[in-house]
Amino acid sequence: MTGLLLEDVSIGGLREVSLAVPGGQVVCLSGPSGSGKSRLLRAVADLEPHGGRVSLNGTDQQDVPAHQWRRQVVMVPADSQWWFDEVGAHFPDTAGGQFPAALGFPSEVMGWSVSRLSSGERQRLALWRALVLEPEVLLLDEPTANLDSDSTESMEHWLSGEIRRRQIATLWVAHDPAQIHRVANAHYRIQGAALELVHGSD
Ligand SMILES: Nc1ncnc2c1ncn2[C@@H]1O[C@H](COP(=O)(O)OP(=O)(O)OP(=O)(O)O)[C@@H](O)[C@H]1O
Repeated sequence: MTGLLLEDVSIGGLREVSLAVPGGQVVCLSGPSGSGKSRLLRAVADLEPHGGRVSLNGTDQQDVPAHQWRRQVVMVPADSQWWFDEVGAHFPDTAGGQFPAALGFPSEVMGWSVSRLSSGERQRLALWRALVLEPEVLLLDEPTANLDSDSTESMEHWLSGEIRRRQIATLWVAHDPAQIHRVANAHYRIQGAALELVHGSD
């Protein structure tokens, strides 16, 4: 199939997790704190060893060098990492000119110092930084956790549109049932060691 496929993936307490994420669709993942949502995303990004098979458009993760896999399968962790002093140093030169208004920044943001960014500003910029890499797969770990309700809905709207337009297969960790209802094509909840399908296709 095209898109992201997990077959019998095991990591930490999670056992034999299988799910499919077609291009352009959002599969939400929820579950109690500590149940293994972030670790599962890290396994899909080839950041942690795991059992089972992960493939993208039929190509097995194990057959692709990790750095190459992570150019296509991009994870946005809950606490994004920033390496340089200036925001713009984390983006290709062309990114500033295409900066989406929906993110709510003035055009000078590329010249801002990273240290002045609020947690919500970091989160919004981390999402844009991931999108400019033109990924096939996005792994989003609570991408609106630091945003107020108005910003959350406008980010959701923008992000969902980008995911559809760019046909990105997206695994989105979320807690809020209302958000899951708004963005998800399918929703799985972690129950103990397994995933339970809450709604969407099997
Ligand atoms: N590298 C690791 N080795 C062993 N255990 C780990 C490792 N990383 C995380 N854990 C443990 O695995 C469990 C799942 O962690 P994970 O971060 O995936 O939870 P989560 O479902 O994302 O939780 P939250 O909703 O609180 O972010 C936790 O008990 C955590 O302490």
